[in-house]
Amino acid sequence: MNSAATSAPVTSAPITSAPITSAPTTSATKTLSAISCRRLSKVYGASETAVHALRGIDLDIPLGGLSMLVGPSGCGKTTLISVLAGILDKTAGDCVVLGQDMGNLSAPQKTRWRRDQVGFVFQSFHLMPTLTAVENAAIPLLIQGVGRSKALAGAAAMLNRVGLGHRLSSLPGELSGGQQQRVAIARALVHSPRLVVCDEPTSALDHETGQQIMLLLREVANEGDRALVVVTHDSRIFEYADLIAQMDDGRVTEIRQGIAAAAPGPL
Ligand SMILES: Nc1ncnc2c1ncn2[C@@H]1O[C@H](COP(=O)(O)OP(=O)(O)OP(=O)(O)O)[C@@H](O)[C@H]1O
Repeated sequence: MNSAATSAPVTSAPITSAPITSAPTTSATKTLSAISCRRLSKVYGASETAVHALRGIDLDIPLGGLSMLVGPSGCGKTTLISVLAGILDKTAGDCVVLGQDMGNLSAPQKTRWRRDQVGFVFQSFHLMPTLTAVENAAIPLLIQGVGRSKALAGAAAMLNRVGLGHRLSSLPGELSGGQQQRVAIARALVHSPRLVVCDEPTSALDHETGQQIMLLLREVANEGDRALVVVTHDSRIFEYADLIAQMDDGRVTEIRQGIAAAAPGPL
């Protein structure tokens, strides 16, 4: 763990579900909670086969930063981001994400909320192999109903932003792992989501490429007005976090403020 990180006890203050507006980013914006969980639990299955994956999570994640969920295999990291991103339903407790009480959404509402509010980055990129880079990056806009030429233009601008403006027409199989992850990041950002969840974004990459991807995610986090939540085992990338939530056996056991929290402005 980062030696310069500071620890704080896990708090359990009551949460509110006031909507978060998209006001311009200021230092005050950074103090708003993007995510508040209280006594959040998730049980897979029932009776003797039940698996208690989350056992009363208390966690606040601020808007305008990069937060990491870390801990041993099976401690519940992927389950937690899946609940936060509206992929899985909680079993009990409270979970407010971007002002939305996740327990109050029907399945179709949750699908729409996820489509509009969340971007996803996965360990293994999850790109469509027969679509070009720009077509892959345009998918969230197309799903939202944006016209094809406008969606492709938005995707091209985002690929340019992540340093891949010269590979718009490449298929995923023609790109390196780091380039594929940049396409995935462009796809995660193209529809301007307020929450970006990244599940082991550097695990399939060599060290140098992983650092470059984290620099890119750090830049995105520095833009403010959205929350990035990164699940990782990789202690070499802890230095990019503003906040590190240590998990063990379905609980958040410690919150640390990371080094990046002290860094002023973009890297
Ligand atoms: N669909 C499922 N059905 C039953 N149990 C599950 C399911 N998904 C996860 N689990 C269990 O829930 C617990 C938490 O799993 P989870 O994948 O969230 O952990 P993790 O910390 O992300 O692990 P890893 O770092 O290995 O990916 C584990 O005991 C796992 O076996």
